[in-house]
Parts: sequence; C-alpha cells; structure tokens
Amino acid sequence: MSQAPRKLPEEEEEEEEEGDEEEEEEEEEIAGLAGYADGAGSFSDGDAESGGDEAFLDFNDPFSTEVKPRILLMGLRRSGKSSIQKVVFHKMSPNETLFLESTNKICREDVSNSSFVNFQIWDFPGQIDFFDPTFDYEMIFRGTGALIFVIDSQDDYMEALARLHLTVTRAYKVNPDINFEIFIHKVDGLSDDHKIETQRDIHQRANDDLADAGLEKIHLSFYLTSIYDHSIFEAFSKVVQKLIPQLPTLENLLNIFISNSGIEKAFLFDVVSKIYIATDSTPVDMQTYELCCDMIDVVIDISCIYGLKDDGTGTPYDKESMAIIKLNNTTVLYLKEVTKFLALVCFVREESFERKGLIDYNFHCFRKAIQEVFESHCKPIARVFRRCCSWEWEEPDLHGRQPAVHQKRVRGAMLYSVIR
Ligand SMILES: Nc1nc2c(ncn2[C@@H]2O[C@H](COP(=O)(O)OP(=O)(O)OP(=O)(O)O)[C@@H](O)[C@H]2O)c(=O)[nH]1
Repeated sequence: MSQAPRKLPEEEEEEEEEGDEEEEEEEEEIAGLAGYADGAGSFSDGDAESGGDEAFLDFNDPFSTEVKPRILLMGLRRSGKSSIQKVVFHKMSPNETLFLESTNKICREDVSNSSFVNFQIWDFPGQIDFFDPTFDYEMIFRGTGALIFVIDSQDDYMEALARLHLTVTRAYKVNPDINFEIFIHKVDGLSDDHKIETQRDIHQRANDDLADAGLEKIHLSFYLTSIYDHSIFEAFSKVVQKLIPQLPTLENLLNIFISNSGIEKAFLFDVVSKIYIATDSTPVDMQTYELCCDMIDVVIDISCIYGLKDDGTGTPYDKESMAIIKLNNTTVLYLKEVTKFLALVCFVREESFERKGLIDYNFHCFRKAIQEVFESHCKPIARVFRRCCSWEWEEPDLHGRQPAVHQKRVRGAMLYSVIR
C-alpha cells in the first residue's frame, strides 16, 4: 500500500507558506490566460479563486478547499462533453441535453461547491484550435490530473482518433503524470457486439498510433459510456478515484469494515454526484452500482418530500439519514450517512443483517475514522493511518512492536469481529 509521506509540523507550515506564494503566481497565470478571451479559448468563469498550479499537482490533500485537481473534458464537437458534465454534476435529465447549445468557450467549473468531490472540470469547445500558438496549452496541461477525451462512438471516429493522438502526445510532453481517460461515448445506440468491436478497434488504433510515435509507454484507459444509463457515473467514479491519493486507506477501512461485519459489498458514495469514491476490494458489477444509485435517489426523493420541516427548511440529507431496503433475493441494502456529503451503501445478506447491532457499532468506528481522514488535513490523516492501518507499515510502530503484532491489537480495538 502506498502511504503519503509523513511530514513534520514545521515542514507543513513551510509548505503552506510556499503554497500561498504559488497561489499568487497561479492567479497571475490564470489572468494571463483569461486574456485570451477573444478567441475560442476564453473562459466562461474568470474567478481566480482556484488554488495554485502546484496545488493542482499536489494531490496529497485533494479534499482541502485549497487543492483542486483539474479534470479536462476534450473531444470533437458534439461528442457529448457538456452533456456528460450536466448529467453527472447538474442532475440534468439526459433528454434535456438535446437542447444544449454548442460550447464556444472554455467552461471552468468548480465542483467543490456542490459536492464532496473537490475538483475543477474544464469543458473545452470541440472546435477550439487547441494548438494555436497564442493558446497556452502548456499551462493548462501542467496543472491537470486527468484528461478525459470523449469519442462519439455513433460517428466516424477517425478524425477523433487523430485529434486524440495529437492531444495525448502534446499533453504527455508537458505533464507525463496526467491520467488519460478515453470515453467511448453514446454507446446506447450500439448493439452489445458492436460495442465490444468498437472498443477493440478504438483501443487498437489509438495504441498503434502511440507505438508508431515511439510512445507506447503512455497508458490510455478506455470506458464505454452513455448518459442514458449509469455507465457515465461509473466511469467518472473511476477517473476521480485515481486522483485520490488516500484511496488505498479508504479501501483498507472498507475491507476491514465489511470483513468484520459480515457485509458482502460496501461503497462510499458522494451523494450529490453519485460518484463512488471508494469500495472494498471485491469486484464491482454494474447492477450492484446501479442499485446503490437508485437507493440514493429514493432516499433523497423521499426526504425531500417528507423529511423537510413544514416551512420547507432543513436538508434532505443529514446526520439522521439512513435507509434499509430488503430485496426479494435475501439481500438487504443498508445506507447510512458518513459525512455531510458521503454515504455508505452496503449489501448485506438477510442472515448477517440479524446482527445489526454489530454492524452499527462497526459502522460507528468506521465513520469516525473516515471523518478524521476527511474533515481534518494531513496531520489527522497520518494519525488515522496509524490507528487503523498501521499493519501496512513496514517499520515497527511507536511502541517498538512489529506491524504484525500491532495489527491484531488495532483490529481488536477498532472493530468487533463477527467471528468472535
Ligand atoms: N445517444 C446519445 N446522445 C448523447 C449522449 N451524450 C450526449 N448526447 C447528445 O450529443 C449531442 C451533443 O452533446 P453536447 O454535450 O452538446 O456535445 P459537446 O461535445 O459539448 O459539443 P460542443 O459544445 O460543440 O463541443 C446532444 O444532442 C446530446 O443530447 C449519449 O450518451 N448518448
């Protein structure tokens, strides 16, 4: 498991100061870029509130308000970029996207205001001449965590592949750490066989182009997506997860939680966007994910109708939010609030759910650990690592015990096991 390097408090203070300076620099840079306003590359949002360029690159603490990993949405015109953004982050119904106008400037959106998942999305107009010499693409790529390239699978994709190759090679030169995520989009219009064939063909051609250019080391990830089902949420979940450095810790906590509570599968969801930011290490299947999304919708809808006060005040999702849904296949879905923006959704067998007290106790411990990870910054994260996951450390713990010994002690202290 990769661990974030621990830092001394003085180092952290120094870094904060450095961060401030870098922020100022970035603001200047953004202002410079915004000066490109007349062309296709002007910003719809001129706020300079965002963190520094370095801050974008420093994903040590993506949940602080200072650090916002940047995700770029690129692709040819009408490939579906704005629709993806509107459906995933604005709850726009897929049919309404038919009336979306073509984007003619870069739209930068700060997702952190509406949701726990804290990053910026930059939607690029399809017709933008990205490599116009007056366009500062180096600055854009330098601060980018993920580049999502959308390919319309219902259209002839040769031009899209050429543009993909150009974009990826330029971006890689500037910033080799970017994750390249290829959405083979609008697959709702394709038969199952056609979907697989299209994915294989695009995968082959894109990688062949890179190999021909001697760039086979660039890794492209492919997803079949559509706004008409949950595939777009699932793909976005995976893109976002790659930007969370604490993901192994979250997965560890979920693994410990489910194995001690007799739970089959657990997801940690960002309720607003229905992106799952982590799950345990058992495989995810689409149906399970869809059920979780549906459950969140049901909970929020019912809360909106019956959960608010008579005068309409209150929020549909708060500390008290929880739901139990029993399915007809002896599975129970259990949803509980973890933080203001996060919910845990679990799949439990009916017989295991009889030990609900145990599950709730373990959940209480789990929630405390998660809250410490997210509500505080680097120092508490290190503390939680130490308390919950210290057996992953290769060094002996503070009391001189070896990790294996500590593991038993921590496990026992943190969660009551089903087996005991
Ligand atoms: N069938 C289908 N149509 C989609 C899907 N996603 C988007 N569309 C449609 O594709 C069209 C173009 O979508 P936009 O989101 O405007 O595309 P864009 O890439 O932002 O286009 P520009 O702003 O011109 O760059 C719209 O009519 C959408 O309804 C999808 O998953 N399936």
